[in-house]
Amino acid sequence: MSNEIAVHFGAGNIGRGFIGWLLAQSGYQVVFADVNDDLVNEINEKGRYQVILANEEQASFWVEGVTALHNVKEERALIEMIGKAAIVTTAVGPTVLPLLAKIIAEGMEQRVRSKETLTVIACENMIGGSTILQEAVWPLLSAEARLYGEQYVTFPNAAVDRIVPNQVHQDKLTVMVEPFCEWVVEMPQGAQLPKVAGMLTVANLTPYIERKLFTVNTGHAVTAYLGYMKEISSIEDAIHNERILFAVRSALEETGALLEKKFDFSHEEHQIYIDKIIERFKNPYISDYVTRVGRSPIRKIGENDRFVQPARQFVEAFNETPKALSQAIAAALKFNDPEDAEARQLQAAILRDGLDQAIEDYTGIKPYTMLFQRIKDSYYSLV
Ligand SMILES: NC(=O)C1=CN([C@@H]2O[C@H](COP(=O)(O)OP(=O)(O)OC[C@H]3O[C@@H](n4cnc5c(N)ncnc54)[C@H](O)[C@@H]3O)[C@@H](O)[C@H]2O)C=CC1
Ligand SMILES: O=P(O)(O)OC[C@H]1O[C@](O)(CO)[C@@H](O)[C@@H]1O
Repeated sequence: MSNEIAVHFGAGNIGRGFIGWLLAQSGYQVVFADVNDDLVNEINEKGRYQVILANEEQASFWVEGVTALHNVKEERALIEMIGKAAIVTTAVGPTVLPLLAKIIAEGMEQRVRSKETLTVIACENMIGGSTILQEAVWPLLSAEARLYGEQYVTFPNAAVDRIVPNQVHQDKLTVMVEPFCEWVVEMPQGAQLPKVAGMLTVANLTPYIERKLFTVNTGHAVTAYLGYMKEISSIEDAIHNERILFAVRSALEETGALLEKKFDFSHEEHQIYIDKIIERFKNPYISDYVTRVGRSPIRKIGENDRFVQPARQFVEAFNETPKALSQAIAAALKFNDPEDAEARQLQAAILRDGLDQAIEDYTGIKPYTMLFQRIKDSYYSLV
């Protein structure tokens, strides 16, 4: 058991329900950092929270001895905490992630005279999150801190998989999570990672992150966007709709064909993986909304994310245009949840600049390609 400090940015669903829980179980003194006053106060008042598993038994666990700091209001204390931590993790969302660079850089400045190692892991739904964070931190460091960083600080990339839906509990800190979870971290060559129970280390993360992002996240997002189009509000109802289920399976067959070819996965094993994931979407103990799972459509139709990245790789691998993924991108382009800032921005761009320009601007797909044409055709034929 460790008795060291773990600073975790983002005391939200994944922060409390997954990463913070594992860190606390591993004996770290967990310090959450967040910008939400209520959350920070509540954590400090109670010092513990409950995690409930979303299954028939609904077993619950207390996560004890946690504290929190406000990123902005308690910046100094947080910098000092990073100065003493063994591990810093994040679950704030890919667009917020680079904003943490300044405070992490200042935390590293505190450590320049020490020989203590620090591991910084971005636990976000994205490829290369920790590297992106490191690239944002590095230019902010003094020469001395860079030297320290090169020797003692690692930013290993990670894949995190656990569905933690919208939370509705009397106690604001209680969090219900699906029983399944997977946290895979790429072990940097020659470096050692702090021990965290339930964290799997691998030499090469690419097969893990691509399998997860292009299956769990692709499938979930297709369910959300097609559900939203059909005015279905819950993920559970959406995935039970036959047409949606067919579209999800079709998209996962396309990404599956790519993953099997690229990573030499066995077809049978990958089919089992897909089936398990669809069962996870159907979990009757999870109440989740299509608007949460579909949130931030601009990010989701970005070049490196769950639709466009596998669609492009599919074209390259098979010299064919993926039909179901094109339809998924078209459905994402139609997501017009008025509560979602990115959805509003995307819809405004389509109205202002036209569909062609919006596809090119947000997906990076060029107009003369078959993929572009197929997304457009799907957009007009999807009802
Ligand atoms: N919820 C889920 O099922 C899964 C989420 N993820 C990923 O985990 C990350 C977090 O997602 P959720 O926990 O669902 O979101 P969430 O919205 O529940 O939590 C995010 C937390 O970050 C905080 N935050 C925002 N800006 C911040 C800042 N500058 N500094 C510190 N904290 C800040 C928010 O106040 C919030 O408490 C995302 O990248 C998501 O893609 C990955 C796998 C599953
Ligand atoms: O968090 P993102 O990237 O917006 O994706 C939405 C959802 O996808 C999942 O990771 C799994 O499909 C969620 O539970 C997650 O919050």
